[in-house]
Amino acid sequence: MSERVIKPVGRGFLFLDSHPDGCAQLVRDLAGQVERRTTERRVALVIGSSSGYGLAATVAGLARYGIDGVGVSFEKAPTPRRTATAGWYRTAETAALASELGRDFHFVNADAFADTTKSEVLDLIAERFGGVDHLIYSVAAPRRVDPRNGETYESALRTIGSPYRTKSIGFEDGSPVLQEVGLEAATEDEIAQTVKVMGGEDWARWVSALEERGLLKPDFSTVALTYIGSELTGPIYRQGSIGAAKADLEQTALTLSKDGVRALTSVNGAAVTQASSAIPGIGLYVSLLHKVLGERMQTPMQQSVALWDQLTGATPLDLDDEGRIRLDRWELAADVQDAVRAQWDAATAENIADVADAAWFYAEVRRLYGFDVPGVDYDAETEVDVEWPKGV
Ligand SMILES: NC(=O)c1ccc[n+]([C@@H]2O[C@H](COP(=O)([O-])OP(=O)(O)OC[C@H]3O[C@@H](n4cnc5c(N)ncnc54)[C@H](O)[C@@H]3O)[C@@H](O)[C@H]2O)c1
Repeated sequence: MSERVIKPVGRGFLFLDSHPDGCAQLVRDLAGQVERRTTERRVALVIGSSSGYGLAATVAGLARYGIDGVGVSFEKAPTPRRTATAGWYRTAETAALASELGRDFHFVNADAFADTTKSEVLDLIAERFGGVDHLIYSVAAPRRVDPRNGETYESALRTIGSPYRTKSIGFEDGSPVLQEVGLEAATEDEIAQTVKVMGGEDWARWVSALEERGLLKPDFSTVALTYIGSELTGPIYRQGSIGAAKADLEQTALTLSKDGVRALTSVNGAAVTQASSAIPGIGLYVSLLHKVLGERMQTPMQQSVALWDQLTGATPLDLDDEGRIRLDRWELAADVQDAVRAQWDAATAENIADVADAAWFYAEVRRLYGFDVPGVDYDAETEVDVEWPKGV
């Protein structure tokens, strides 16, 4: 047991410690946004369940439809010097929530890319549930070790073709500063490695592993998350190396779909997450988007509820011409994009605090670590040695 006062210490958008109570409160706040509905018992496997969209999908599934199942994520335990990662604390609270809701939901802390993790998770599914109805794949990782050839692949955030300079937002002592960031063009090898990390190969391996073990329930469906985004972020994201990986993921959906497997990608809107705040220019773009949309900006939880409603058939699938579920229509609406572009062009070092919703973005980044959460006493000592949830 170790009680400490935890303060946000770090550089840029990265903090060294996370606040257990803030992380727990955020999970409760997510659950509080969900209106309960009933359906027949469903079993879900969520890969990337501790953070961002995967966490929202897990909590939405639990609180709206009372799903059972397994969540997989890769988080760090507390050490004598540092707290656990935020995802560790959020997972502990999600498990508490699941148990209060009377659900049979398990959390595995392991590398999703490893075959050993797949075996462990599949054993658990076979033993507890006999199969799964849904697999949600929401991993965002900087690297992947392929257990089948021992290679380590690194994902690169680079352009394809020519280098590019973008405006971006940073913070100095909590005040926003407008910066310019240069992005190099990726080499062929960097593009290929990014596709290995964030493309569809590992998703496909999960689906085949479930299929080989006979763990796909009738009407099984699987969704992997993808992003399109604005013209403003196009050179960095969709037309960049990460965009090549997303195109591969979307292509994988088409090859995975067959009798007994409905594989889809879901295009989600921009959100502040640990993964997205690492991408140059995205912070500024999201801050402007929030300035333009305010409360009309669809949260990860609103999108996840919509995703579950579509997966359960409560509402029809909202697919585009390429067969992707669209949860980002609010973001890419022409009037919204026009307004964001005008603000983007107008942003200067002097007016950045007004033109962009910089204060909101800054608080959102801190909330990723459990700071700036209303109702939490940050001067009080808090227990940092929280255990990873035990199986039920
Ligand atoms: N954030 C956005 O704006 C946005 C928009 C649309 C789509 N998406 C997509 O959503 C998905 C999730 O991204 P996010 O922004 O929610 O990221 P995130 O950083 O909030 O979450 C990533 C999750 O992946 C898990 N993870 C990372 N490496 C792992 C590993 N080796 N094994 C097991 N789990 C691992 C983490 O533990 C965490 O649960 C990605 O496919 C991303 O492209 C994000």
